[in-house]
Amino acid sequence: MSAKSTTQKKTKYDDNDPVRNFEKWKKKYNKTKKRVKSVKPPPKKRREWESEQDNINKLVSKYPQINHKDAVSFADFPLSKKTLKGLMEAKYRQPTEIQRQTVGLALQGKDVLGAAKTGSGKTLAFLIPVLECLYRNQWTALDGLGALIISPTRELAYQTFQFLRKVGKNHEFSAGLIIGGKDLKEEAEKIHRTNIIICTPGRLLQHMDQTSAFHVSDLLMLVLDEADRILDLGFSETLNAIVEHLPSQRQTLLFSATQTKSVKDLARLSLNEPEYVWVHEQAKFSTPATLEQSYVVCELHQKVDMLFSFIRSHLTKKIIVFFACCKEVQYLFRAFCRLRPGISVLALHGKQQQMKRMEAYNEFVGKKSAVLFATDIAARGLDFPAVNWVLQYDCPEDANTYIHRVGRTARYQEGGEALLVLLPSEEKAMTSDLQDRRVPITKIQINPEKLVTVQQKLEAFLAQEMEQKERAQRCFISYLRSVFLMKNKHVFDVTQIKLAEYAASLGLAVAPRVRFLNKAKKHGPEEQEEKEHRKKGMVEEKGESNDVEEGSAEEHQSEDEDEDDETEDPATKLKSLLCDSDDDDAKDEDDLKDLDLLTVKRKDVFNVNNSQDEEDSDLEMPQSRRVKDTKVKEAKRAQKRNFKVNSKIIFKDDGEMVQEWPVIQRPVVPDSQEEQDLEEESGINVEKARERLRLEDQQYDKNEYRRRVQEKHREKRLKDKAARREAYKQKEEKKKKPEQQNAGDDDDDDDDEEDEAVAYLSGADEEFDFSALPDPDRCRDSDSADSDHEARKRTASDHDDVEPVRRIKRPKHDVEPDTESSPLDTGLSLGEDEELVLHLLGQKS
Ligand SMILES: Nc1ncnc2c1ncn2[C@@H]1O[C@H](COP(=O)(O)OP(=O)(O)OP(=O)(O)O)[C@@H](O)[C@H]1O
Repeated sequence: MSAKSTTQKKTKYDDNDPVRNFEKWKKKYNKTKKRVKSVKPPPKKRREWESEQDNINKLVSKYPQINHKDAVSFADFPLSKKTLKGLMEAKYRQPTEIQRQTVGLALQGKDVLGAAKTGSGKTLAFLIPVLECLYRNQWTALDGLGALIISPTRELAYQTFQFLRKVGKNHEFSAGLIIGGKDLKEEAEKIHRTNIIICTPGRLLQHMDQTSAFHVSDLLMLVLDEADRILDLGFSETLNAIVEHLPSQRQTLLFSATQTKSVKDLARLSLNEPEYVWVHEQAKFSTPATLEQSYVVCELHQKVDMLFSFIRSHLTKKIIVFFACCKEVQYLFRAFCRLRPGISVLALHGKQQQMKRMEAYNEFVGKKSAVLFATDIAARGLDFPAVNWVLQYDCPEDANTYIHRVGRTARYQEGGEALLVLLPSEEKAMTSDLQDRRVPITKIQINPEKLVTVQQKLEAFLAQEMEQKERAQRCFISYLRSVFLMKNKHVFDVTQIKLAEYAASLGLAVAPRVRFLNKAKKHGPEEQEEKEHRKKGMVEEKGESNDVEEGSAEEHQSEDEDEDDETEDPATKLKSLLCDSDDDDAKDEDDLKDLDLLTVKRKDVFNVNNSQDEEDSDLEMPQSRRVKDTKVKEAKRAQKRNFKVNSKIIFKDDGEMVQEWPVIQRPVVPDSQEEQDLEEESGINVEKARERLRLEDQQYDKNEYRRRVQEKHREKRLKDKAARREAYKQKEEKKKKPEQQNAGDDDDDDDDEEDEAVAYLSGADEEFDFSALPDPDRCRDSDSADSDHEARKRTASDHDDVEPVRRIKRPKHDVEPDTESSPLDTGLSLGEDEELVLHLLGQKS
């Protein structure tokens, strides 16, 4: 057939003149060419990063025209689609006043100092600029740290982190929560790939000093949440050290409900022409309008009864009760749990383990009605939903602390109530301080008829439980100490406290001895205050940046306790260890030691040592010497007190008493009846007794030797076991490595699910699309050919170019696929197989 057609074609062309033929062909060719030319080529598809860059340019070009007065909704700000989407999904449509006034300024790259009442939305006011800043710079995992948010407490950092996950879930940045109480190594492995870090100061500094892969040189933005707290005395040294590491070319945002105006503080941050935004500066009151505030005057010994009665009459409410110190919370929490008030009682303080802290925090967030006993670690920033009451059981150290404490209720357009309990000696000065700070508070009376007495019950508990009694004693001492160390002596006067009555109200029959009170009584409050002023003068003269006025003694006290691992420098820590750790409850018995600890932590603000020189000379002593002295002194003291070595006696089932410690040598060679009889008749046979003792010793030595050998073997077995476990762990890690290379950042997701504290913004888990993050290893490969920074960002952000990272869910236990899927051939018949299976199942159950 093909032969036929060729012949036909040939004939067709052969029929014509070749020149004509060519002309014809040429005409046709030109026509086709023209037609092809007229068709426009399809426009070249723009790559994703290019259109992203266009969007960014468009947004940035709108920045100069931002006018916060026109901004009714978030969409009126030039924000990225990803941020807007996140806001809409979290149901944030209209900005609050502080957000309206600060977001625009922050977008324009200005340093901002923002202040607004509690619960007015300051968190979002800095989170939006953080997200936008990194977006604008097309930040990727490879760029490392871009924004740093510092919070004073772990709980607040955790809360901000959750907030960021919510509104930033459409962005591809990684975010890490770096707080104390977690494995440093684990954090160190991930920190260098983290774009946004939310942290507490101490932990951050630890990483800055110890994690070699952690670089902060590219940081674009620094945020201090609760800025006045972070800038005050408690954190001053840590913050100074942190700021030293940071690049000076960065944007800084500071937010708080009680913003610092101290120029000295701000100078430490090298702010660049900061914009001050005081939203409620002209407002009539400095607390939320929806908050009802009142106070009662109550004797110290009536406070426990008052608290119990208050809780009993608010069983369906959510209440936070603030105390002056951890030990008060520890004792009263347990006491109230045993009193069974009819509502869940929870505790949150700095002496709890991290897990317990998180547990209490989360439990209180989720409860509809509960009472949370807390120290001032819960005073700032925490956004517990629907809190009805804030009860300040102990007077706050100053009006600022008062404002933050009451701010845990009546948040964002909600209502709330606050009750302050004052001692008669505190009333005048405190209420006048509050008035000066524009806090509307009215006095109310306690109805004595409604007061339920719990003293007898507490006494009964203490009689039953030695441990609880010790807690009560520590609570007693700690409270007095906190009052003694308060800065504002117009409000706090420890000499006014009636010790016996107070002790009795805690259930204690006798008031524990509080030696430092003698000193306080000797000097009197005025003298103490004078000394404090002198000391302050000295500090200022020295040019130190510790602004005593901004720093708050009580806050320091509780926060020093709460954040002890986060605020102190190593030298102070060592010193405090030498002077006895506050952590060790048993050491509280000696209140002088505690006093030592506190004077060191607070630089002896009351000069209780009575001499500057003494303290200095002590500090100058070589550390080893100090250790020796302390131990020797300790030993001598113990000797003086005539301490005896503890003995441990156990009772066997048959009632026999056996002394386990110290070990006593027992007769191991039983006497024969004959010998015993003989001895009874004729007195001691010395020869025989000697022989018996020799045998006895021999046998004892033998037994002892055997015991030691057995112990050695046991130790060896345990060591081998540990080594095997270690080897297995390493093997497992090696196995995981190739998987990590494949899974890239997905691995973080898995960790995230297990470990919230080192969690990263992640996508595969319900909230954040982390899977969109480019695989850093792949990006690095593709980047190596392209050294240009711009191109590097392009590669990382252009997801079309990067193979999507797939989330690989590893099974919890490695299962051999073959053994699981292939049927086992038993060589039996089906019926016999069934019988065998049933038999095996029967055995298992
Ligand atoms: N634009 C908004 N629209 C609706 N709700 C908002 C908005 N901004 C913030 N909120 C809500 O207001 C509450 C308080 O916000 P936030 O914790 O940021 O207050 P704050 O000013 O930081 O308080 P504090 O001074 O106590 O730290 C939160 O529950 C938050 O979800």
